[in-house]
Amino acid sequence: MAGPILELKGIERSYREGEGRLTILKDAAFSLKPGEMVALVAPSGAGKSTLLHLAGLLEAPDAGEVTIAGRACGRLSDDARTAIRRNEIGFVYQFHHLLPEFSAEENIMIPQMITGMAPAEAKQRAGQLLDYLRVGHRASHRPAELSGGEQQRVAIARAVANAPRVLLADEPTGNLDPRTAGYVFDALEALVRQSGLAALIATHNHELAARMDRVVTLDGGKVVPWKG
Ligand SMILES: Nc1ncnc2c1ncn2[C@@H]1O[C@H](COP(=O)(O)OP(=O)(O)OP(=O)(O)O)[C@@H](O)[C@H]1O
Repeated sequence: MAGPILELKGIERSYREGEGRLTILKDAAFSLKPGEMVALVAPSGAGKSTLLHLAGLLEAPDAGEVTIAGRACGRLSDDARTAIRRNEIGFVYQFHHLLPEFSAEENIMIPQMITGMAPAEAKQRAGQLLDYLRVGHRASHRPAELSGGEQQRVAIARAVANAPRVLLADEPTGNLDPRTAGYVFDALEALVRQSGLAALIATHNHELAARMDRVVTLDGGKVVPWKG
């Protein structure tokens, strides 16, 4: 059986709160297998974004280890961590975070060109992803000219542009009306399933969570199965 593509062990994370510390994660562990889609459902403030930021190497834990594709990331140089983040991980946020002055297509080309891909190749892949996500006809439009659902589909395309092995999504449909959320989630799920990506998706939407392979929550600073 294949080992996990993402593994968190013994994770501790607290933030300063007045004179003391607010503990968010305490000896937390989580692992994600290649191709697995997992929902993270927990109340506001429970630490979902914190867990995703740690898993995506955007923040470092106070203690514990994050291992991605078999590489323990704690003691890596900043450059090595950045390379793993660029090559192995895709992020989707609640708000699209697309660069406003660039077109949809350019937003997807940029991360590819940062990793050294030739513009023509990056453009071709951007076009394929936009077509797959049914926003190909909006390729030359800037984010402000797109609907919320279109913006999120472009953000999803950007997240997978470098063919990462892990997709981390923080309420990717949280800003959309229920119908659009359903369409965008359908597109996200199809892309993840088709590409064999592993995905950890924080959501407040229990209906969407139920479609994933597993649902976890945060309890007492630990990641535990959701018993909903
Ligand atoms: N940089 C920070 N400094 C201090 N406190 C923080 C910081 N980041 C997060 N927190 C606190 O940690 C707790 C968990 O935050 P987090 O954003 O991970 O929760 P969440 O489950 O994603 O919430 P939501 O569903 O509202 O997005 C919150 O109480 C938050 O205020």
